Amino acid sequence: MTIGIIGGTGWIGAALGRALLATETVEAQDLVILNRSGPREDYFGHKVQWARDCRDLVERSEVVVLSVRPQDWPGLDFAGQGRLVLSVMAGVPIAAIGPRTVRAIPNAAAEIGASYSPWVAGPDVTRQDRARIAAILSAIGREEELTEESQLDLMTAVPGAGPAYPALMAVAIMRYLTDQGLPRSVAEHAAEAVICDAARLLSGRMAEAEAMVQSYVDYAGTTAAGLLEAQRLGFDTALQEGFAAATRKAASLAG
Ligand SMILES: NC(=O)C1=CN([C@@H]2O[C@H](COP(=O)(O)OP(=O)(O)OC[C@H]3O[C@@H](n4cnc5c(N)ncnc54)[C@H](O)[C@@H]3O)[C@@H](O)[C@H]2O)C=CC1
Ligand SMILES: O=C(O)[C@@H]1CCC=N1
Repeated sequence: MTIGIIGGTGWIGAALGRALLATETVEAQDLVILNRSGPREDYFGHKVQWARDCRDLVERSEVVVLSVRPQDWPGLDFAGQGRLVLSVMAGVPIAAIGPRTVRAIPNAAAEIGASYSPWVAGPDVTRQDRARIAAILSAIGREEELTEESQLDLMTAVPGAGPAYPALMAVAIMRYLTDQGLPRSVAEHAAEAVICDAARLLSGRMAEAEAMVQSYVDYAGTTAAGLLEAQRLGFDTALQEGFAAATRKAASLAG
């Protein structure tokens, strides 16, 4: 299978290109890259094809990945020519791209093969196309087909943000601890313990998240005092409003 990535040196496009090569989902000679800055001799240790423009890339590719920013889409001289298209663009609807399009929303954990990439297929996407898309997205983590394109704005707002909200919480943890006089290095260790290590207790057990919070509240110790005060001051409300603002922004990208 030949795969072309438009935006193949960007954040997501490069993570995907590198993962496709590392997992041997595609051979280097079957990977075609297009970006704005031009060809590079080395693409993650491989010699790949470089396209001159969109038309050249589409002609050389069985599957075309669209990984430019939504604001660059209107200016892109793109015609799918009946190819299977995988778009990771936030907000750009299938109808604007073509009927044999799959829209997926990965996240930055694609860099470490840990993305969650929900996707929705357009009307002309076949069973074989679906299998190809699943294989491509599996290179960067877990994939899941959804039924409604409207669900993708929610996926863009929440899992699409990847590590952003955990990073925000890490910043809050570190600011609190350093404000109390702890060295920055200790604050970093403490934030990592909470955000990266302790959170692994939830891995594969998300159905138990509410029970986990409740168990701390019922314990009635120090954590309960903190959780209840944070909730009283609007911790949950602030996140709900943040997610809603991100969802509105995703919906507005369609223009
Ligand atoms: N960064 C993220 O965490 C996520 C991004 N997305 C979506 O992925 C898409 C790509 O985003 P990023 O990788 O973050 O952006 P980026 O800015 O890092 O990469 C965009 C790439 O597009 C290329 N490009 C732009 N205009 C071009 C043109 N006319 N011809 C050829 N190449 C062109 C640039 O050279 C660059 O390589 C966006 O549509 C975004 O909504 C989706 C989920 C998560
Ligand atoms: O923040 C963004 O706009 C990108 C696109 C979807 C998630 N992250």
